[in-house]
Amino acid sequence: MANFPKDFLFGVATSSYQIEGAVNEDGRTPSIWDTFSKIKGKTYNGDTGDIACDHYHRYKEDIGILKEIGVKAYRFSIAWPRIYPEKGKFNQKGMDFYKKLIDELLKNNIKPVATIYHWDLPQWAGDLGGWLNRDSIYWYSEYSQKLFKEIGDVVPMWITHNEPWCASILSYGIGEHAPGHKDYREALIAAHHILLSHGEAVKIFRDMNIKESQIGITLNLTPAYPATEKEEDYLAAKYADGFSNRWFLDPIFKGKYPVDMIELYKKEIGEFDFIKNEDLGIISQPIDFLGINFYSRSIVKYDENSLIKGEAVEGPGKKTDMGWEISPESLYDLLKRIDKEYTNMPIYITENGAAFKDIVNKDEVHDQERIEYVKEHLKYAIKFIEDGGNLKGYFLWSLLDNFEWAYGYSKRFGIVYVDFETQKRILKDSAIWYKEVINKNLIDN
Ligand SMILES: OC[C@@H]1[C@@H](O)[C@H](O)[C@@H](O)c2nc(CNc3ccccc3)cn21
Repeated sequence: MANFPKDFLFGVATSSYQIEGAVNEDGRTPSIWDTFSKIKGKTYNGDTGDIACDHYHRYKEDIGILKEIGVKAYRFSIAWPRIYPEKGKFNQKGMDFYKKLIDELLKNNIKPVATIYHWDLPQWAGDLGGWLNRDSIYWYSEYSQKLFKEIGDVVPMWITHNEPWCASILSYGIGEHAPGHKDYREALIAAHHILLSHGEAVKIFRDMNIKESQIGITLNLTPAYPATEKEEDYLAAKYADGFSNRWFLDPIFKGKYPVDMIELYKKEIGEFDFIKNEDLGIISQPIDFLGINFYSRSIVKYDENSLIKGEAVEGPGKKTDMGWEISPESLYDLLKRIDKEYTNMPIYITENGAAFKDIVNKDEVHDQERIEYVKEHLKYAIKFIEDGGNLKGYFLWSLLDNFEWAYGYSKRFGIVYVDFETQKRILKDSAIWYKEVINKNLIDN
């Protein structure tokens, strides 16, 4: 048996484009994901977020499920295209949806945790170059300042960005996510502007002196391990760590980009002329907490021909339906590393969870694999806390089965099953198990 601290914050997480639907309602205009998902071949089966979980209309029912499970907090994201459907034009109806959502959460004694940006950039911004345009910093500042003014007094935890790595590298470099570009210089320019917009939003938040509220950022961090004891594989692991982790951790916590990665990238992308003198000082504005999204680790072997001198090799552990190795001990390694090398400010695991092939049988879903995945990761979370680690909460990804980006509806991460034909919700065994963990504040072995 392993106990959590009495004030440990148990939650679940979702994001706007993945659950809301209602893409043309109350003044919302398209995001880059509305556009991208309609391009043939970009998403599994041509799936889009047009309807998703119809959460825009069913939010009261879904908050009722949160209450039933007993979560203490709910991490959701705000759809920028509902708030500013056109450049510079605020949409009160879009804001009113989130005010109603937050009111319903507070009525049920659930702490709202708002992610300002979870990848659904308004298409009007995309048309102006998106995150490649340094003006994106000003568009984002206007957006975040309006949110702080409208709901700053009822949202105790703000997350500026969800996974800058995905919003830049995966989206402008690898091309798997919207807008689907494959240009590594673009990816680093986008990453820089996203980080800069984070710093500017933190400055605005501080200047507004919003009481009883904290601000942070969520990074997806993937510990990298060498495939063998060969020196070249250790080098490959170092570069993989720079690619996934240090490129974002260092500017935020050390006020500089990692030199080894700058040297490595310079050959490919040329000069870093998009970085202005004052930028790193803005990016490294002090924050109140770090959000970490952890799912798995990477194992790498040296590869002379790859940009980052390495390629991933399959790990020995069991895999989830995403093909990601289940490696809960790597979460512990990661947390210890962050604590030792970066910060001992409060950390929240803002996403952790797994996709498995769920089968409905007489309105039940026996997802024991998901229970085991979450249980093992929570055990290592407790181990870190028992070491003195400043881990303050855990948000399970996700509340509902939802639109899994390029995988569409083919991958189910929810602890609540969604029948997308009928929109019926069915609590999986994992939801019942999580309810018990929260209620008892401990993990049974
Ligand atoms: O893939 C599951 C979730 C996804 O639904 C969330 O919107 C997103 O925040 C999220 N991030 C990761 C981890 N990072 C990642 C790495 C490669 C591709 C996609 C996501 C997993 N997830």
